[in-house]
Amino acid sequence: MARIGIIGSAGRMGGALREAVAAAGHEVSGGVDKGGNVANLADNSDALVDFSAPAALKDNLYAAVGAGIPILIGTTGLDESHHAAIESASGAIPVLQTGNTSLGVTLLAHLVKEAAARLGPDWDIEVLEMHHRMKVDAPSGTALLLGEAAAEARGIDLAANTESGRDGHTGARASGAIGFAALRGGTVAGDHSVIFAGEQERITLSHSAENRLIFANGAVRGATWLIDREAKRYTMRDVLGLA
Ligand SMILES: NC(=O)C1=CN([C@@H]2O[C@H](COP(=O)(O)OP(=O)(O)OC[C@H]3O[C@@H](n4cnc5c(N)ncnc54)[C@H](OP(=O)(O)O)[C@@H]3O)[C@@H](O)[C@H]2O)C=CC1
Ligand SMILES: O=C(O)C1=N[C@H](C(=O)O)C[C@H](O)C1
Repeated sequence: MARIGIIGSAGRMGGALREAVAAAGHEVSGGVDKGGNVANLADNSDALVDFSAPAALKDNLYAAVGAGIPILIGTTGLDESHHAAIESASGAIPVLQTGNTSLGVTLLAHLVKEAAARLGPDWDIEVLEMHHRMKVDAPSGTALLLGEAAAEARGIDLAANTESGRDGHTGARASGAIGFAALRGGTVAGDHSVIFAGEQERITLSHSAENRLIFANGAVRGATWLIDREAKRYTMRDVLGLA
């Protein structure tokens, strides 16, 4: 039985995570939200799971390193400075960061990588996502993860080849670009499609999340898998043996 500390515990994912931790036979050691004492939570946990906000990330990593325990980061909307902090912390503790903890999306990313590698560069890649009206970041962490899988397969840098937020007179699509489009509305837990558009044909690989428990179950699996691993940066692909 592992003691899991939840960062963002009063949030939508925090609630799902409590349910998933109990269902898996583990224990919630406690939870924090804005202004909470994360160092104290870390001292009483075997692993931390963070579904909160980017602004909390550095303190969360610091607390995990201080307590010498692993941390799974599911929070999205991270920038380069957050990724640098994750790299640095992963020299001291196991850190798993991912835009999507579900089994289905982890497999989808694997399939996207395979498709992007096999289809020539004349197949345009577009990532389409839809989420609930409360989501604050775009493109979603999952959309970026899927775009990254395609970029990796093509040997290109994602940031340098991204087209997103098209509006007005945009000009033609840049050759080799990976496009992103984000829809927001209602209570959608998370829909993602990667469209490969070729000459006179299209392939679409999709995933639909029907509720947040799929993310929470994956997070519990990932966090418990991290306990006693060597200090390193991991992904859900490592957890599922797809790396
Ligand atoms: N990787 C994945 O599989 C998934 C990732 N996510 C991501 O997880 C994050 C949370 O999503 P969701 O639960 O829907 O969001 P919510 O807004 O419902 O919950 C966020 C929680 O984090 C808390 N919080 C905000 N700032 C801090 C802080 N500085 N320190 C500690 N806690 C803080 C909030 O508390 P307060 O109200 O006090 O501000 C709130 O309880 C998002 O980034 C989302 O994109 C979501 C689903 C799956
Ligand atoms: O904010 C959400 O809700 C979700 N966020 C993650 C993302 O940004 O991809 C994962 C999931 O799609 C739900």
